Amino acid sequence: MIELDRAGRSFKVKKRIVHAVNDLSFTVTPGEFVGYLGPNGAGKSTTIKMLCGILTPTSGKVRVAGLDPSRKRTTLARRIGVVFGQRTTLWWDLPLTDSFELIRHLYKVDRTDFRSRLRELTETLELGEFLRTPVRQLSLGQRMRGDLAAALLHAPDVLVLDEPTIGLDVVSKASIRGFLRRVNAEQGTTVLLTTHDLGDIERLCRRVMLIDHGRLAFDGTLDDLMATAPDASSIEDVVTRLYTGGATITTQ
Ligand SMILES: Nc1ncnc2c1ncn2[C@@H]1O[C@H](COP(=O)(O)OP(=O)(O)OP(=O)(O)O)[C@@H](O)[C@H]1O
Repeated sequence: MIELDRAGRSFKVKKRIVHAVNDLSFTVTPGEFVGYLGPNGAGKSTTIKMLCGILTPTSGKVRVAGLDPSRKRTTLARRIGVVFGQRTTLWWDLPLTDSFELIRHLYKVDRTDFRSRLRELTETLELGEFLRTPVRQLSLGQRMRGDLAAALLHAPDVLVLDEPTIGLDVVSKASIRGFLRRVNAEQGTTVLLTTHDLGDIERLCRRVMLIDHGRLAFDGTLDDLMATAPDASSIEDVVTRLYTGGATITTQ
């Protein structure tokens, strides 16, 4: 469903070349729920932007649902849903329901399918109370639920999430995690999740990939991840050691 083959993306910054993503190869198969970890500046957002076609790789190959994202961005838009936790894709001054209607038009979603999906998403994400509220008046947790609904209205095969639980309280986090688990289990949606919240990883991801300095530094199960530092007491401890070079890194 997602395939990177020696993908790279560099930027020229004041005559210096920054290799944000470097020689990165991995495959995510349909239905997987994969955590994508890495320290600040590791290259996670750059990877995600290449997956959505916002950025073109400067080397190697990227494929999502068999498509080259930067060349087939419009076709891919119907197969992929994306949530950037730090930004909203909704229209700031419009009520949530109007944003959803616009998305229906943009993605050419059949009206009957749209109605039934919106009903289901409204129920599971508990959006009913604020469907008519302008996005700018929503709390962060409400807005995030709105963004998740917007990303799923066209029933994408792949969902890419960039810090979807950032800034949320424990109850909102639990509700979003429960929702994501169900979307993956019940609809078979492939999920790639970037987060700095290791609770998200522990509770949701069967597989974890870790990127550091633009390169894949670890790819394995959560148990494999914990085994990189057997004497560590928590996932925070394990990941801290990996980020600071104090654990044995292995890749699948
Ligand atoms: N448009 C750009 N121009 C120049 N450099 C960039 C650009 N985008 C990203 N970079 C650089 O590429 C590297 C990777 O950035 P990226 O945003 O992908 O990291 P990240 O893993 O998402 O970090 P964070 O966890 O802090 O969000 C950083 O060194 C960053 O400064």
